[in-house]
Amino acid sequence: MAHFQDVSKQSSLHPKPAELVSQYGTAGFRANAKLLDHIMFRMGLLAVLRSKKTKATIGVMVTASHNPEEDNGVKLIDPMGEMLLQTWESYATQLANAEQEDLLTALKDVIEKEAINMSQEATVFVGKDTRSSSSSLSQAVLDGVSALGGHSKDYGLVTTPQLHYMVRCQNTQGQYGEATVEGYYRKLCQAFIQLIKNKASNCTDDQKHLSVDGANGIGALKVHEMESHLKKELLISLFNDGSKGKLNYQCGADFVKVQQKPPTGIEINPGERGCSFDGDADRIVYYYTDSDGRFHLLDGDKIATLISTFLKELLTQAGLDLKIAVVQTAYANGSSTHYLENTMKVTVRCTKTGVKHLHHAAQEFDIGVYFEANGHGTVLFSEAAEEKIQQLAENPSTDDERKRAALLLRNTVYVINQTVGDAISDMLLIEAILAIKGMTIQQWDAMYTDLPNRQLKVKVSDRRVIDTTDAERRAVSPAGLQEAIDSLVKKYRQARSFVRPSGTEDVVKSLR
Ligand SMILES: CC(=O)N[C@H]1[C@@H](OP(=O)(O)O)O[C@H](CO)[C@@H](O)[C@@H]1O
Ligand SMILES: [Mg+2]
Repeated sequence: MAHFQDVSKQSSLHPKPAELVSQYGTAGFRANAKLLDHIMFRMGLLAVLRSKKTKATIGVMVTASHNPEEDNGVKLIDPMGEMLLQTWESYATQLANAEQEDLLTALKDVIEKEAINMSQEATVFVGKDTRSSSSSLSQAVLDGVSALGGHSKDYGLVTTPQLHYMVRCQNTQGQYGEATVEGYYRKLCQAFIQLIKNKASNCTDDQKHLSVDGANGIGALKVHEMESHLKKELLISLFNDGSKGKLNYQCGADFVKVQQKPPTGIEINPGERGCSFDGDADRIVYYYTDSDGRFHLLDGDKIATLISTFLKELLTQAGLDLKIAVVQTAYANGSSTHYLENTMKVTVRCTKTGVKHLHHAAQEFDIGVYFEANGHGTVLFSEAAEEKIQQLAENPSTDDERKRAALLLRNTVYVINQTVGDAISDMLLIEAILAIKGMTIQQWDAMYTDLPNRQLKVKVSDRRVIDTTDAERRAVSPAGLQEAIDSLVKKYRQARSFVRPSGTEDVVKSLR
């Protein structure tokens, strides 16, 4: 077939460095940008196959999120805007590692195993972050798509969650929204403005201020683009907007979470709210400094608590019987889990690190709130839950209090990007909740007190020797490791610690 000749010819322009072995990890491939050109081209090919298989548009995002500027990466997006189906991750790894002369065989192997009809049309949406390497790497993806005869649409600079959103809009024929960046701002900001109309009477205009650390990345550009849609209902001061600083360097959500200190380059007065995005704007954490100069971090666990409390209250007011659950990972602060289970009385689930795992667990409930402690998360509403909310909001015989709650729930659904964690969407939701509840960031922080914790990264010669179980909370190999951890942990009250290999960096991570 003509396409295969094109693939052979074109792939030699995107050669694989000899002996390089890569793996589709927690969130796709990540490495130094110099090692990725062949992977990008091949992910373009794979996206075409995935599109033919699903008879839907597939997304490919070029980004390395919170990693340093020198790195880059790529992740594939499935039809409903979720992460690539896990069984396809191994195809991605096989294609990435095939030697030049074996590439066609590897490709044909996927086609055969998945019984792909090669005459089916294919469409791939491509997006990229602001890294200097992203332009040429996203071109390599586009080359891969066209080599296999697929159609592509290049969205250029977008946040990761924006591209996820576009894919879902496209595959729902616009039901989820319009597949444009403008359409995204319109949907989210309209919902935000509707929500804000219900703000508490004690909520003053001062509380409209929010400082945003854009991590010198794509999120900064997009917040700036969105601002006019907010109609001055949220007044954003943007820092680390990429005009001078380096991406993720001493700033951004990962820096703030791991270091537990404010990003450089931001100015906020004591008591005022600040938040940080990561390099592709799918994570957000909040913080403030108190009058004694002490820094307080409100991470993904605090965000999940705020959102689930808000939703639970609305469900009660609306008289809707929907089951709500919170999904966390081993990194969750024990104090948050305790509060959610014992005070809030919501079901809590723990999964492995990586949004794909949390997302699937959250899908099992009417309303699934999932957040990694690092601020990556969103809320999923089942189809039935959305329908019940919609019916109640539209039913003329619903009494006033229930109607108000139903309308708030409906706009909450609209402001949320259900495809994946989204810093912009999460920020709008959090800002709306604080205004509606008339709550300051200090009051939010006081919902529960975090247990002290530290994250550590260690470089080892081969991180794969560590194998874990029980949602990564226990190490099964190497022998003796877990026993050593246990004997240290048992010296302290309410203590916990674990070790796991990272899926995005060549390090071993631990939390205690
Ligand atoms: C401790 C931590 O923050 N881990 C992050 C990080 O994965 P690692 O496998 O830990 O490198 O990157 C993932 C993708 O952004 C994110 O989902 C995950 O939570
Ligand atoms: Mg990210």
